[in-house]
Amino acid sequence: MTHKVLIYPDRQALVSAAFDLMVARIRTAVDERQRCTIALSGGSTPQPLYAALAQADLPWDRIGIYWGDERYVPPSHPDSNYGMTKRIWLDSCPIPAANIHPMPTNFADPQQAAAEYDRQILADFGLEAGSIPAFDLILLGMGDDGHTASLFPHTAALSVRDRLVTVGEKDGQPRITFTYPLIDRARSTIFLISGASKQTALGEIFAPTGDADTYPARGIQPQGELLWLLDADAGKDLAIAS
Ligand SMILES: O=C(O)[C@H](O)[C@@H](O)[C@H](O)[C@H](O)COP(=O)(O)O
Repeated sequence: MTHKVLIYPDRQALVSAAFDLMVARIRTAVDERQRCTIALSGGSTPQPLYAALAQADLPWDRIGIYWGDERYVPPSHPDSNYGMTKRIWLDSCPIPAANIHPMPTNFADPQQAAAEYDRQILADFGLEAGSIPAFDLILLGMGDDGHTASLFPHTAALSVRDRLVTVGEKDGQPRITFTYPLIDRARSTIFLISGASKQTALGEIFAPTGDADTYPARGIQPQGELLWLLDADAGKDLAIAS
C-alpha cells in the first residue's frame, strides 16, 4: 500500500498537515465502519496536534482512543502520555469516557499490565486470542535514537511477535508498548517527526540497508498506508524519493 514521505517547511505546517490527515482518516473510518480506533504516541511533538484535535468537530462517540506506548507511571505523573493527552486534548473534548482506553500502569508487574491491555484490545475488537486487530490509525513519533513507541534499540520488545502488547525498556525503566505485529496491522500509520536531532536516525532508517535492532523505527513495515510526516529540520537532508 501507500508509503510516502512528506516534508513540511516548519513544525506549524507539519502539525497542520497531520491534523488534516488525521481528520480525513477518522471521517473515512466512521463513514465506512461506523467507528474509528486510534492509537496515540507520547512525547512532545504531537502536543500541538492534540491541542488542535481537542477543537475539532468530529463524531467523538464513534472514536476509540488508545495509546501505542506508555511510561510505567501513574496517570498523574508528569511523564504519563495518557496524563499529557488528557490535559491537552481529552479534557476539552466531548468524547465519552468509555471511549478512552489508557494503558494500565497500576500492576506491580508491568508484564501483567501489558497482558491486561492485550486482553482489553482483543475484547474491544471482538477477537480471539492469537488474532491481530487492525487499528484505523496509529500515530508514531521517533526518538533521536530511532526508537518508536517504546520499541527501543537492542531490547527484548523488538523480538516479541506472539503478542499485541509487551514491556519495553528505556534506561532500565519499564514501559508498555505495542509490538511490531500490532503496529504493522494498522490501516494507516503516521509518523510525526520534527527537529534536526532526528536527522541522523532518519538517515539510517531510509538508507538502502540498515539495522532495525539499532534503529527500531526502520522495523515498522505496515501492510497499510505508511506516511512519514517530517518538518524540514528533520528531513531536509534525506535523499529519498517520496
Ligand atoms: O512515550 C514516548 O516518548 C513516545 O511514544 C515516544 O516514542 C516518542 O514518540 C519519541 O520519543 C519522540 O518523542 P518527542 O516527540 O518528544 O521527540
